[in-house]
Amino acid sequence: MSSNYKLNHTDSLGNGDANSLRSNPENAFSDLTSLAQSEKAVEELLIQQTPMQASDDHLIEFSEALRTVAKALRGSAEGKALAQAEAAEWKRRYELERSKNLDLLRQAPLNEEANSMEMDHIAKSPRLHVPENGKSTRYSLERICAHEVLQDCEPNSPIGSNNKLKRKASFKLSWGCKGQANDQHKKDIVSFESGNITTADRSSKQISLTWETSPQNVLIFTKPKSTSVQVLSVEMVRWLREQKGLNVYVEPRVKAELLSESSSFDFVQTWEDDKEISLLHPKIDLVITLGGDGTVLWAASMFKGPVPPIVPFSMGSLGFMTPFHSEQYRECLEAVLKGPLSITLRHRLQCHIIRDKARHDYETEENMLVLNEVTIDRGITSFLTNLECYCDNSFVTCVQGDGLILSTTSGSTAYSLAAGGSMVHPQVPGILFTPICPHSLSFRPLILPDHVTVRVQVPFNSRSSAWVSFDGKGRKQLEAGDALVCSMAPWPVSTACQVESTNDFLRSIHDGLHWNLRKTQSSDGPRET
Ligand SMILES: NC(=O)c1ccc[n+]([C@@H]2O[C@H](COP(=O)([O-])OP(=O)(O)OC[C@H]3O[C@@H](n4cnc5c(N)ncnc54)[C@H](O)[C@@H]3O)[C@@H](O)[C@H]2O)c1
Ligand SMILES: Nc1ncnc2c1ncn2[C@@H]1O[C@H](COP(=O)(O)OP(=O)(O)OP(=O)(O)O)[C@@H](O)[C@H]1O
Repeated sequence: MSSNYKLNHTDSLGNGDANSLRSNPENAFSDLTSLAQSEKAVEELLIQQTPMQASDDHLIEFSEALRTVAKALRGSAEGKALAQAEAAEWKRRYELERSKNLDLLRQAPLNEEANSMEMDHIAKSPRLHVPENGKSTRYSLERICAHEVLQDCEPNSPIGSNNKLKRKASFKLSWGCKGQANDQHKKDIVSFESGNITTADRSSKQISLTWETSPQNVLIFTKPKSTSVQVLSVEMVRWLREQKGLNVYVEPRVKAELLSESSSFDFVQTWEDDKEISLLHPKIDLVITLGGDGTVLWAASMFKGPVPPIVPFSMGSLGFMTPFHSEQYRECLEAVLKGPLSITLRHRLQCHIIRDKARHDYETEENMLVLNEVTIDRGITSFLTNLECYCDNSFVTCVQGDGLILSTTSGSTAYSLAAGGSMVHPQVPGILFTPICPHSLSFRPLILPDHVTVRVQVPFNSRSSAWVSFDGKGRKQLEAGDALVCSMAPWPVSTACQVESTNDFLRSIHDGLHWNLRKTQSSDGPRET
């Protein structure tokens, strides 16, 4: 049984449904039909004109080019049809709500007494549902905004045409997360009194974790091939067992290292089969990492769902996510095990590849979760990447350059920073959209809100394929027509803070990057008079 803990502030995280991107619109459009016909005509033409001689390379090339064009045209018509269907659906809903609202207003009695009673009633019931402008229907169809009509005039003033001007529309805002039909990830983010919007909650609040029962099972990840890490892990495992009476889990490699040190380490638990890793989360109360940021990334990658709190000890050269000093591990761990502890809730991105050749939804690849970033680049080819990017089905841009980084805010100090992206506090929810060496003068990096779904597609006319990597690992090729879909994952990684998240973040950019280090100008010189 793992221990329980309580967070005094929780964040709201969305969950995207990438598959729904492929869903067809209900309405069939005539241009799709005509395209299908013209595609068929091209096919027929090709059959007639297919060279009988295999040596006729030019004709073969030409016929392949025509097929590619036909495929691309079909893709764009499908996209258009999807957008039109979505627009039509919003228009339909808007008209429906508008006519309902007009009906209610027409029924309003003209005399003052009746009017005030009616208005009192109306104020309590939602009237006009404002559609989620620009939002995809893939999201929860719950409205985010419902207007109510309020009587907001002087109590004794006569009801007349002037009063219409004094009416104030009130509204209600509620928060619906992507693809969430239930209330699990719901949270009120704003309060509203008489039409005034006030933010009620901010996800970048400092979060602290309090143990409700003491942690008992600790999992340690260590950077491989490091003598200093190996020496510390031997010492720490012994201390956790003998002084704290904890159950210790390590990776199979580390168990072998410990046993080679002494057979007394046979109490240490591990796993043999990679499949057992998926069962770790229910058992583990706390994760300790000994290494650099790469070890924290490695530890997070072991958890494909929820992640236990991580206590990262710095044994690398940089350490943006590793605030604890290994020399003081006993004091640090005493404090962490006792609690409460400040944590940085680090968002992760979930990434999903959709293959053009996949004909069925079940032919999808495993979701990948990244703590730093997902990179789509040109790999070893010397060709320019050509990536079409969409945000919630709105076209963003076409990346022509070395590639694109979709980064979390935790990853903002890693590859994205090297590519010119901003550094962002890790608890700011958002997705960084950072190009790598774009071949244009005006391509500035973007920061997108956390609720969006980004789709990056290799167009059919691309000269080369692209390559995706997840936190710098697990490269996969994207062929023409393939797409990467990326959105905020519902499972963040909580890392323990040395002080608190803002202090730790600022310390890491000062110490790690020497951010804005400059000699202070001396006061000895001319002054403003
Ligand atoms: N040009 C670049 O800056 C560049 C190129 C490739 C990869 N990377 C980064 O390396 C990461 C993989 O790290 P690794 O340790 O497994 O590989 P690695 O051993 O090659 O180390 C890469 C470096 O990036 C640092 N780093 C990792 N995450 C960081 C973060 N969130 N903030 C600041 N620095 C961070 C590490 O401390 C390390 O010094 C990737 O996720 C990517 O962000 C950076
Ligand atoms: N338990 C592990 N098993 C396998 N590989 C690991 C493990 N922990 C870390 N790594 C890999 O080892 C590499 C180096 O790790 P890490 O970044 O932690 O150390 P470092 O390079 O010394 O740190 P820094 O870059 O700050 O100097 C990374 O690529 C990481 O993915």
